Amino acid sequence: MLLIKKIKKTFNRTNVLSNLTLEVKDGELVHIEGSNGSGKSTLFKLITGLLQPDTGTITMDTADVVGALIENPGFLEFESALTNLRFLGNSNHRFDEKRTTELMKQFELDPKNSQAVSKYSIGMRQKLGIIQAVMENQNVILLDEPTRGLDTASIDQFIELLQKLKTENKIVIVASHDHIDGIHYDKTLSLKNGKLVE
Ligand SMILES: Nc1ncnc2c1ncn2[C@@H]1O[C@H](COP(=O)(O)OP(=O)(O)OP(=O)(O)O)[C@@H](O)[C@H]1O
Repeated sequence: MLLIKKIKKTFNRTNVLSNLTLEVKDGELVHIEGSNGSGKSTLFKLITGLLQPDTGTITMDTADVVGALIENPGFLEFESALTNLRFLGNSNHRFDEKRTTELMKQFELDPKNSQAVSKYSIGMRQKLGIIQAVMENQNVILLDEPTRGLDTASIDQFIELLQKLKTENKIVIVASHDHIDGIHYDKTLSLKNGKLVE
């Protein structure tokens, strides 16, 4: 379970998150909707530990591993997709070649493609960003604007992935500024004035 209790985050006296509370149970798929600048990325950075809250607490189970797609993920531009994913997975000692190549095939990326990532389209890079967030069997998954740049077939592949993650009992939080057709969330919350409202 992920439990966020009364967190506050201020940047240069601007209050971005104030008294934000959220509880997500294992197997829940949650949508956080919010306009540009409402604080979605900030919330995700706090959950991953990239940022620290001014006050409040974020707790999860000790064995939980967070996977995240936040903003534009960085890659080794002159290496292939699989080399990049292997590099990221090996850095955490959690690389699972079988799961990773299956995910690539599910998103119609060829694991044998030796083309450098610098030559990839925006949508192809986005798919790599999604894959790296789930390929290590992470169980708290944060996806910021995951369908950005994806065509309709790829969005369908993404929806299939969300269904699979649910059967694996993962916590998944999708942040986006708009509604994505075809995704059935357990809960949709709006991020407004630093708080989550139903
Ligand atoms: N490191 C930082 N220093 C100062 N201000 C910041 C920092 N990070 C974010 N902010 C500010 O916090 C607010 C929320 O930003 P954030 O990126 O979390 O919004 P968002 O909801 O993810 O927006 P978008 O949908 O445009 O990606 C913005 O006003 C932004 O300028």
